[in-house]
Amino acid sequence: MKHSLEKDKIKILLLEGLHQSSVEVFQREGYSNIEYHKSSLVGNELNEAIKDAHFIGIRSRTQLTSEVISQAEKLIGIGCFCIGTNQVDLDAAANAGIPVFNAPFSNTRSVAELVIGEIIMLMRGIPERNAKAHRGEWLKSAVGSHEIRGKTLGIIGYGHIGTQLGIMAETLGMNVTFYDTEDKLPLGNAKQVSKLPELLAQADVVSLHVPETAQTKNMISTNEFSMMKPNCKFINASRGTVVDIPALAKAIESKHLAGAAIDVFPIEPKSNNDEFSSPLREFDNVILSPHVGGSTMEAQQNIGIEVAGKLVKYSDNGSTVTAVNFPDVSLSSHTGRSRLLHIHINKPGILIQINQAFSDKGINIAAQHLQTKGDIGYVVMEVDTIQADNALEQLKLIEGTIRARVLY
Ligand SMILES: NC(=O)c1ccc[n+]([C@@H]2O[C@H](COP(=O)([O-])OP(=O)(O)OC[C@H]3O[C@@H](n4cnc5c(N)ncnc54)[C@H](O)[C@@H]3O)[C@@H](O)[C@H]2O)c1
Ligand SMILES: O=C(O)[C@H](O)COP(=O)(O)O
Repeated sequence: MKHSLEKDKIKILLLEGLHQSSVEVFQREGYSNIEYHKSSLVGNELNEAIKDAHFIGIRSRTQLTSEVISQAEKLIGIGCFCIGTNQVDLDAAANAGIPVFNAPFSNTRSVAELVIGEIIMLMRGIPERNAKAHRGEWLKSAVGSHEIRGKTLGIIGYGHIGTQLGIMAETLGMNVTFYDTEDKLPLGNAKQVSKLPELLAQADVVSLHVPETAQTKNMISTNEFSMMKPNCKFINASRGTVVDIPALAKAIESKHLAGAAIDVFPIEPKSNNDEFSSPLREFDNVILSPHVGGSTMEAQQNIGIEVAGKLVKYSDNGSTVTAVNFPDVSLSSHTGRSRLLHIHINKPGILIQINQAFSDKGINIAAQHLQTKGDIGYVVMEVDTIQADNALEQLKLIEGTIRARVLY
């Protein structure tokens, strides 16, 4: 397939040490202009690297703010090689005509497995015993140690991870209660409660699996900790902003909570060379992990293939299936004709303008599809290749055009 830009001129910027599987997908599909970085970039370094990139691949650390996106004049697509997309200003990307893709399921299992392990460790008081043993202390005692069988796990956010965690916990004999803002089909014997305090009052272990949104910011704070049962264990492997960390530190210090496992933090070190600061560092009964819930070789390999595949597909044929901020268009590959992709402000009259302009220039439209989402409209058209360049020129003149490109 020939693009308006040759494939070797299409710059793919990959940050945060993406799995090699992503590079292999791009190379296999003919994309050789790949700039690969092991860590995240910030400030001028990021602006410099992104300014001539056509695609960027990141994980959860790189912040693609509206300012950064506005520097990226050539950017066609963004791939979040993870689940969360809160690190990208999705509206700014959409308004610039840039679809954002992610891997909504590929690390679900990894997170759920880690949380299961943490539930068992916390219920047995292992973090504290482990820390003491490292210091030469011997804490052999059953006090505060419990089987998880028959205990209640309270899951906040019953989505992909929450449901998988619930099923695994049930197979280990736990009772599962969940709270979600949406009505969800309970899997297994799980029970949904309608109010968060109801869950907090019942659970022996509370585990958070909500996205970062304005509504989830500090959703677990002093009040919520006080509603948890004495000796409750608390787990957060969702996003750092969801928990008020000083309030958690107080709940641990006062021994109201018997332990916690925290994988995500409001401020995380930018690289493995930077120091990790947190008031939780002083507590032996808190498991601290460096945002590795989804960091398994299996998950990273699958994510690399999945998200690189979505970016390649968008580049090669215009498909935006599962884009999180964009009209969702599923397209087969095209042969014998050229395909035009037109991204515009979603307002009345765009199709009429396009059809009129093409008619005036004698350009025959062989196929046409329009999909809209929010402020963005996306038209895909096919024309005879001999008329493709002229058609692209006409599209660029349409009032309300954000971006247009042609696939020959
Ligand atoms: N630690 C890690 O490495 C890691 C790995 C993967 C995902 N995550 C985080 O976990 C989050 C959850 O992942 P997922 O795949 O299960 O997402 P998901 O979208 O499938 O599920 C999220 C659930 O939370 C619910 N929800 C949203 N707002 C809520 C609120 N205010 N109160 C209660 N419920 C609410 C939603 O309705 C949904 O059911 C992701 O957004 C990501 O930030 C972290
Ligand atoms: O959103 C996610 O999938 C997780 O937070 C994992 O992010 P990471 O790829 O930066 O580890």
